[in-house]
Amino acid sequence: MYYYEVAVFGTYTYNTFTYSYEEKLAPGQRVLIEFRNQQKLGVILSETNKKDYKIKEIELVIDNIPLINNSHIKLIYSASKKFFMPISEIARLLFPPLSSDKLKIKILPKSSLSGIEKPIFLNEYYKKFKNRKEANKHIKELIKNDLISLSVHIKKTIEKKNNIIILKKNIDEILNEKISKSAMRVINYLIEKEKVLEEELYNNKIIYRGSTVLNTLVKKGIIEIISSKEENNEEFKVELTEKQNEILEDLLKEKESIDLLYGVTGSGKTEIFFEVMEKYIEEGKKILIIIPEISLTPQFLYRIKRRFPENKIGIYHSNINSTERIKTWYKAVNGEIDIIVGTRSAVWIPIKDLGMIIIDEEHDHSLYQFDQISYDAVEIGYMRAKIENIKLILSSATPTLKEMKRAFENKINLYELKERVYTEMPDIEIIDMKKEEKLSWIFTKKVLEEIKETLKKEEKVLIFSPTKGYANYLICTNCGNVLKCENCDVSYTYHRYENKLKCHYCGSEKKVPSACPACGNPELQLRGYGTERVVNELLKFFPNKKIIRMDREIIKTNDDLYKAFEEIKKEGPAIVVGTKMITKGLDIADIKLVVILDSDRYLNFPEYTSQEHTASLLIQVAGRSGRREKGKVLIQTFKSGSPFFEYIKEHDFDNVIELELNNRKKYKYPPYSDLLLLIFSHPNQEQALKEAEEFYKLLEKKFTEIEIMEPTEPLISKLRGQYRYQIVIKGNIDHDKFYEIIKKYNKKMYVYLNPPTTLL
Ligand SMILES: Nc1ncnc2c1ncn2[C@@H]1O[C@H](COP(=O)(O)OP(=O)(O)OP(=O)(O)O)[C@@H](O)[C@H]1O
Ligand SMILES: [Zn+2]
Repeated sequence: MYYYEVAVFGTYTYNTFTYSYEEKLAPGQRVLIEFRNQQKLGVILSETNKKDYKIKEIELVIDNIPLINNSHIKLIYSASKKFFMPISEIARLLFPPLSSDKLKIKILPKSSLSGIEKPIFLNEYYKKFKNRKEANKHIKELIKNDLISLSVHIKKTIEKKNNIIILKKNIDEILNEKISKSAMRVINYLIEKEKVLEEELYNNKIIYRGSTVLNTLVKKGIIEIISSKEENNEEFKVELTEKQNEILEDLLKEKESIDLLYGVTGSGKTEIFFEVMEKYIEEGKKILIIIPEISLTPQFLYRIKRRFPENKIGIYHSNINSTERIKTWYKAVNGEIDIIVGTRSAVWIPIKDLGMIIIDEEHDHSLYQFDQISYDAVEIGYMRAKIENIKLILSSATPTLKEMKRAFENKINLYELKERVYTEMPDIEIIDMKKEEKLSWIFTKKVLEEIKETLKKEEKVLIFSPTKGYANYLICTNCGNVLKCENCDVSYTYHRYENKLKCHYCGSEKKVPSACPACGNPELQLRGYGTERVVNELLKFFPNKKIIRMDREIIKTNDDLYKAFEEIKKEGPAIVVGTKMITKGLDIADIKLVVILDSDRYLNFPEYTSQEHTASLLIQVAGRSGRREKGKVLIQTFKSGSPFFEYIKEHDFDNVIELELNNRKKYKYPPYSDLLLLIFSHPNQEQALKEAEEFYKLLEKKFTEIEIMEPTEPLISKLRGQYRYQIVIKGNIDHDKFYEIIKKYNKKMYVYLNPPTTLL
């Protein structure tokens, strides 16, 4: 007998469990085992010794050969410890989502002697036997005689053709023909882009797979379909500038380094890492690119395909159906894909011959997973780079403080690009809300005039407004003072029902003062408005202009997003009003004016990261202006004259970083110390509080060297019927010690290590 430690998927366990098998197996092989009277799928993490208690036998071995190697197993242990997550669930992340579902395991007959005619699901086959044990015995026998094999079921899908579709006729000719509605959708899409990949039409739901629309259009001579192979020679490659080349050469010097590419918006970062990729691919290495938002994929993918027409490219994100995802996973694991482009979850794919991971827009919050299983994809990238001895490139116009600190301390390499490829950076003007004349409660006169001017020139205006549904804060209408907690340097949150100000970090409370503590003005205003109100206001001043709104309320699907983009791309004057959604992927030539409203809103979030995020957001939004010809940015604020806005005005992110790093150091926040957020939730409020308090007492006993805040109600104190309490911990946490505590504590708790936001 041999003995193995198995991580059992779906059990939320921090331990592995010992199982035996009569044959020698290898770590990384998936197996079916019995766990608490249920059949479960798991993965062998190591071989172990015989135990002096009764050991259950592995029921069936699913993978003939291991699909993950020792480095990946090391990653499982490291990530589990780092983020205090159960080993069972971290192990599961390395495999494609469906494979953890034992119902999806199939028996494939190899010979008619097996007595099995056609592939059958394991669960179905079990029904033919008295019990599972007997069935397994029989199955093992058949496997031994090479009559059947087991496999994770993958649904058959239509083989993808990477065809390119080109519009052949002009619009006047087309309008003379009888065209169906769905065909018109394709044509409209093509008019904008001239040339698209067939896949893109499906992904953006322009047509459905299996539709005959394309054939009809070919017959009418309206479009032409060419296979991407024929297009292969049309590689699109730019000639790098001198500065880009300099960085490229440095990047290529070290094969296994961690590099931060820090360059202003539109400075050509992407073109640089494309070049590095090419060198790695030439050496037979595979590339993993992590991008933040699903919405980026079609544009980004098109760009990659054009740059690497000869190479196999795979896409991996949650909006792609699971069958496609499993296929991509297997291909990547077999080394059949050169470039894998994916969102956060792709960072776990155990790619064969992986040479480099690139994380684009590394500052983006969507790289952090807020779930029962939480992790930071950037940190996982780091771990993989170190464990697998590969290169990691992080890219952003506004890198996180965490990465900048690492760069300053020479822990990673820093490469900077200060200029755009095509044009100058836009002029930024800070508009003082205290002094400027206001023509409405949202807009200053100055802003409205600039909007009018821009529209008159047939150009577009982009207006950024805060998201809805966040905390309100109290601001003095006279001096702009925001009421803040003295202990934590974060603004108080107004709790409407109790009419109180609360600090959700330390729990201190305060009655709403009758006047501003700074200037004595009795008028304190509750702040916060959303895009909808902005649009309503705009309609008063520009009743006949095209106004496009983009926020989560309007844009719910990829299709909505695509349509909004199409609308924005149309020539002519328009005002686009949007939330954070508009900060990314919007590369529209005629956006000449960007207006940022209520920029203080983010700055005043009761959040230690608010300054960093506001700066990043303002710079990214400003980056949408004047991408081809120089543009303009107007920022309305009550805090003009503060160093922060002086830096923003000069596009000086360096100084924002310095300013903010000093703050973090002073108040002992990340990246100078860890911040751990624990959330306890329960349908019964008393119970939720009791659990939080019990855990708090336990921690207080065990840790003296770190700051543990007493349980408080988070901003969202009740979520989906669950009452919530949180504990915030600051300090350099001893991961081994904390891991042991969490391991023993087997009640439900959410654990977030250094989350980009604590407003959960
Ligand atoms: N050397 C070059 N010559 C010509 N065009 C270039 C060059 N480098 C980059 N470009 C083009 O300039 C535009 C911006 O470049 P790129 O997307 O690489 O910048 P970026 O820094 O990644 O931008 P962002 O941060 O805004 O995403 C792209 O259209 C790109 O093809
Ligand atoms: Zn406080």
